[in-house]
Amino acid sequence: MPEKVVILGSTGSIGRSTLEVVSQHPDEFEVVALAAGSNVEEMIKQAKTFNPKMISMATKEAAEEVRQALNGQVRVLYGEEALIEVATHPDATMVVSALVGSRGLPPTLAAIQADKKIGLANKETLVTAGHIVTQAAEKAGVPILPIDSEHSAIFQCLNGERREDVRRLILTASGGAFRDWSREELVHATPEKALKHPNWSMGAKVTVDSATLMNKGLEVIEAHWLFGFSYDHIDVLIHPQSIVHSMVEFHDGAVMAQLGTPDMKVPIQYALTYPKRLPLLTKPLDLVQISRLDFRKPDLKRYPCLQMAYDAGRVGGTMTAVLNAANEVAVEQFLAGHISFLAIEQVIEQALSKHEPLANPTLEEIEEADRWARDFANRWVSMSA
Ligand SMILES: NC(=O)C1=CN([C@@H]2O[C@H](COP(=O)(O)OP(=O)(O)OC[C@H]3O[C@@H](n4cnc5c(N)ncnc54)[C@H](OP(=O)(O)O)[C@@H]3O)[C@@H](O)[C@H]2O)C=CC1
Ligand SMILES: CC(=O)[C@@H](O)[C@H](O)COP(=O)(O)O
Ligand SMILES: [Mn+2]
Repeated sequence: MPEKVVILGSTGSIGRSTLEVVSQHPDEFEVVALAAGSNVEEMIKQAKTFNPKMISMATKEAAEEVRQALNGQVRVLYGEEALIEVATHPDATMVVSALVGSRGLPPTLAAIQADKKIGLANKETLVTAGHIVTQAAEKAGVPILPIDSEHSAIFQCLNGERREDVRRLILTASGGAFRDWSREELVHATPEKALKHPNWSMGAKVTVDSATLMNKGLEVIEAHWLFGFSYDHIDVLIHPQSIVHSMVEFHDGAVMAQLGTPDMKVPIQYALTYPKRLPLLTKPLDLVQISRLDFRKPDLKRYPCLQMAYDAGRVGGTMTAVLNAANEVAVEQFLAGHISFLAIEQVIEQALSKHEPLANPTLEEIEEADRWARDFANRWVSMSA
């Protein structure tokens, strides 16, 4: 039986890579439904190639364009409710959660509650509402299979191991576009330069997060929820080559690592076919050509976003939703040219310092904290302009 897949965010970087994996194994997968924002042209192309039964776009106009191009033969919906409908399509067995931002939370949660397996790229879902999402998955008995490369690596390293034998998780970080820039040089960091990731080709938001190291901060929180280790047992190392995707250290001193060329098709396929491993057309790892692998500790003073993520994670409750939402606004404003690169960390720091966190929040309380943080961050930006 083929895996019947829904892709939330099919026109994005992860979405397109997922469809490449699907194309390599047409007998293994069937595309049931696709969801995206405003990229009408790409969605029409995908729909003609993969024949989904349902499509969702962000707006009525985008949906109408797609519907017309497909001669009205596919059900094309729009808006937030449509995302839920797509994510819970009765024919689907697996949902790839690859929207960007906390807008991924409601459809991912709905998919879990509708008993779908989840391939999770959208880390903001777990950062925003980790306890609710993991409890829902436990209750429904559905797995959350990590797509994020570091978490896929850790998931593979933990395979067959006993939790109590683990000393710590070690997430690797490339250091992003500004890895070798001083704080003084960062004053002149532009969106154009921030978008040049040294090793990965990804969407704009995660690429900027990589440059601030907020991506690693979000991933520390993601690892906490996925694998259940406390923040004292999750470390980060800068590894400029992005070949070791992450590691697990055990109490006997053994360290397991997962290595590979930086290609998201590998963790995507692993999540889609787990526990099977199918062949995949990707560049083989040539360690002789790479010849060296470097590691160093991140300087938390140079990368305050990573420190803020650890601190917010330790506080817990609504604090991580605020961290995430303030970061989303700050990155958007930076990309729009409204604030400087270094103002990103200031916006987040201010939002965190003003927020009064609630412990063990409900979904509504989390949504309220998310709204409050967006509002706060947008006001901060307009006042600083
Ligand atoms: N790219 C990567 O290699 C990795 C990404 N991730 C995570 O995966 C997630 C996706 O990242 P990435 O693929 O890079 O992001 P992209 O920006 O490339 O893609 C985002 C997707 O979300 C869709 N989208 C945006 N706004 C809306 C909206 N309002 N309604 C519906 N859909 C919307 C976009 O649609 P459209 O383009 O049509 O507007 C697009 O399909 C993020 O959480 C990221 O952190 C994790 C590890 C690696
Ligand atoms: C490919 C992937 O998983 C990204 O999240 C990646 O980790 C970004 O790279 P860095 O955050 O290490 O720069
Ligand atoms: Mn990652």
